[in-house]
Amino acid sequence: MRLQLSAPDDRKIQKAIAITGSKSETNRSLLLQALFPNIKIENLSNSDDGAVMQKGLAKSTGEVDIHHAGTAMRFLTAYFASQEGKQVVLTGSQRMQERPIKVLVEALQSLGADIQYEKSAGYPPLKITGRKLKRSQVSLPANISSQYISALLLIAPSLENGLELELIGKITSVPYIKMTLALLGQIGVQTAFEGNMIKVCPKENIADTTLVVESDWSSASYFYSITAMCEVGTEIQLSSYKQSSLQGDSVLAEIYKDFGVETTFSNNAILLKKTSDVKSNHLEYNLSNAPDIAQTIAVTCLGLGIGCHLTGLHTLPIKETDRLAALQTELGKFGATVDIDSESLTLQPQSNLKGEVAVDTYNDHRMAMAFGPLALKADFVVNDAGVVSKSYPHFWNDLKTLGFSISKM
Ligand SMILES: O=C(O)C1=C[C@@H](OP(=O)(O)O)[C@@H](O)[C@H](O)C1
Ligand SMILES: C=C(OP(=O)(O)O)C(=O)O
Repeated sequence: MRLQLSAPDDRKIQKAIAITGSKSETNRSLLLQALFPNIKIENLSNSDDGAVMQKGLAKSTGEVDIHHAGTAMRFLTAYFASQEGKQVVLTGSQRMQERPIKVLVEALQSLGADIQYEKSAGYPPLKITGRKLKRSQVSLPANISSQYISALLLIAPSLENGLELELIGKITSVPYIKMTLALLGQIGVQTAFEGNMIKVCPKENIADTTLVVESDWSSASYFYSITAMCEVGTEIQLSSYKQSSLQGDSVLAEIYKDFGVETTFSNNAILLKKTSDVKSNHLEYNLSNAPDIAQTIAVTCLGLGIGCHLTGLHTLPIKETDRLAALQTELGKFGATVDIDSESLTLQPQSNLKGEVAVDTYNDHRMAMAFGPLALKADFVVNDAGVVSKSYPHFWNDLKTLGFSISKM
């Protein structure tokens, strides 16, 4: 699907949008529910990634295809490895078969798991024959993806002796690890995270518990970007959010103050208000705790004609696409000067955007969604715009609700 995007007639938007549950919280909660069926979940994500996780958990044999969903790939690897009597081939999209999983496979193997590579060593697809995992101590590198750590933590309470993890090297995407531990806490599992050690106690049964998933903060980022690019006086309300979030991307409320966007929390909603113009012509952020909002911030800066230096982006090359390379190419189509290295991106201030651009999306939902708000500054085309369904199937409809003109080509 190719979409032609144009700005709303009124750049002082006053609208409310309801966003569904966080895909990160959803996929964790679903796995915990598979281990402890007396868990109930509210406000599930309606994303493709949530759907493939649910489908995957329902299977015991045969092929399980999780498409592009990194969390489903990593969490289900740990799940199936620990389930005696289940045997699956866990696979995904072409890109998923290029996203590394060796660190997790080796950690699980050292706990006693039977996992074999079906094609290339270190990458999906994996043939997993579930077993009772008897060992309870493992060390693993923590600087590649926090999802490997969360995967182990999620199955940890179901292991005979729980789990003790030693994290080696600099720990990346830490809030996602804390989210996993917080959800374990909500179902009554005891955990401790001190320095580079994490301990999870075993738990056979839990009390009946309802996990209420907060809406997705990464999805909210696109509305922060829109608010930042709109006129002072713009107000966009998003539900359902809370001030004490488990999601690291809630740092948006702080970061977007620099762009003149104030956030107020009330009645399970946030109100984003454009209260002033952007305060600087160059901004710097280390996003190692919030890698999924890097694309959003880079595009906001382009739209506002300011420069930025974003660091802590070492995980971006192994996500849905190489996001650093993709950003350089696509920002460049609008005339921007962008330098990248293995962990950072620098954008020079750019006052006029080039016209007649078609943005490519590389099977990456966040490439499509991060560029969407830029229609406030220039008309352009988005190729393969349906990719948004990975995390936010209603994204383009919600932009229409805000008054954007969006037509199929
Ligand atoms: O655990 C999670 O839910 C996630 C962790 C992050 O991945 P990395 O730890 O690989 O950076 C993030 O980018 C991803 O979208 C979701
Ligand atoms: C990186 C992402 O997802 P995953 O790693 O779960 O595929 C994302 O949603 O930005």
